[in-house]
Amino acid sequence: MIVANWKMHFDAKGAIEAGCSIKTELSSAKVELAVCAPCLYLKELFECFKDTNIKLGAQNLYFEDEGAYTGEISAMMLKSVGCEYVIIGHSERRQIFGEDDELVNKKLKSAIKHLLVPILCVGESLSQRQNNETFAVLENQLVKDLQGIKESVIIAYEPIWAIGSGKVAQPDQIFEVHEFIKKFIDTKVLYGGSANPQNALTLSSVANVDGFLVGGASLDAQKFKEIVLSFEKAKGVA
Ligand SMILES: O=C[C@H](O)COP(=O)(O)O
Repeated sequence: MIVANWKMHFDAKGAIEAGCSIKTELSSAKVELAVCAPCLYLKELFECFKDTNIKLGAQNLYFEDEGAYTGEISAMMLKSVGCEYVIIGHSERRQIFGEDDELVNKKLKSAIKHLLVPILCVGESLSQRQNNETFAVLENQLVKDLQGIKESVIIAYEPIWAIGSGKVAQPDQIFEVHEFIKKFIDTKVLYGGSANPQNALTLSSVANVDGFLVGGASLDAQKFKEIVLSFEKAKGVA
């Protein structure tokens, strides 16, 4: 599975153009694809992706269904515009917006209640890796974030130091972390962090990489397509 995370990019015209380009380039892809777009553009993108294999996702939600929560968007709302996936606990939300594991857990439960498939992001900072704390950090996140949750949640391993930095994690680093996560929960584990057309084949060749969560390179349909094609080639689904 390959997921685009557009983050806070594109105006309305740009988003629809990017969605249309992805549809043109990738409507015959064999792997599962999802585009997690800014909420404003979801409804129009749903129309664009309808009758294709490209699914729609959001980048965040609030855990209550509705109420006096100015500026927030709920799982119920996302579902009503055709979302099937939602990213939860991205490190940018944890670091910039102060989301803690308790909030992430509530968000995951709300997504599941409304039949959205959550993509839970976990990962360590550079200093945590340098202090050999990677596995302790991941275990702490997984235990707290997934408390009381048995339903299927997709996990994205996103080392914070690799996000948007051009510093991609090494295959052996990814392999051992994905192995650790899969011992904790039997589910798909995606890798995220500077995945691009140049490194996609190498990263895809890591046996327990089940896909990617792609930020920057997903803004360009050609680059996104190259990542998808490399993944299909490495996994023998081309
Ligand atoms: O959600 C995506 C990740 O944060 C990776 O972003 P990036 O591909 O721009 O490094």
